Amino acid sequence: MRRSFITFSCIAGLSACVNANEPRSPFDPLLDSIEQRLEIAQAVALHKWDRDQPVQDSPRERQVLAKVGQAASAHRLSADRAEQFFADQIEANKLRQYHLLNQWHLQHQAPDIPRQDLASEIRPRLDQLQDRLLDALAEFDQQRPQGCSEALAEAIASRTTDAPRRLFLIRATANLCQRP
Ligand SMILES: C=C(O[C@@H]1C=C(C(=O)O)C=C[C@H]1O)C(=O)O
Repeated sequence: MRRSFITFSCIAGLSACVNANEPRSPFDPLLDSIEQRLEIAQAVALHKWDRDQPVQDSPRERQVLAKVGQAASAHRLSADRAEQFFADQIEANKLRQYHLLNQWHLQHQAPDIPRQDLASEIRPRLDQLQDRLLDALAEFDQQRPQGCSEALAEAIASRTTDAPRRLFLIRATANLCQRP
């Protein structure tokens, strides 16, 4: 089929452009959800840039992990598995925030785009993604591919050539192929 006839569906920002005619890897549903959470790091970083706040908020991290641990069994996951996975999502989110802040410092400015409030708008959106991520993780654990680490590396490499975006995905999936 000629390339011009291939159907692409693209979402702005970090999210993948998906070629509808190509088979998707078993990692893609989970990687899609991971990238939706990573997408929100930009709004978080803008809020912190405007207020000169640190990226790290340890009490909030403990709150996120406690909620995940409580929700785990409803998603057929152990609390340890769910919490480890979310600890990795938090580290990946901070990595993207640090990366964005570094770029804005280099440019002496942050993008002039509408801001959202961290407590009343952004964190509720992060919380809403929790169930989707835990479902996607449970689904993945039911059909973990052979040669998980190698297959994961290939899935990330074929998803994007953007080096920072690869790094965020690598950090977010650092323990994915460990036995649950
Ligand atoms: C996303 C935030 O930044 C960091 C990342 C967190 C997360 O990924 O859940 C939680 C707290 C912060 O350390 C935030 O402050 O809400």
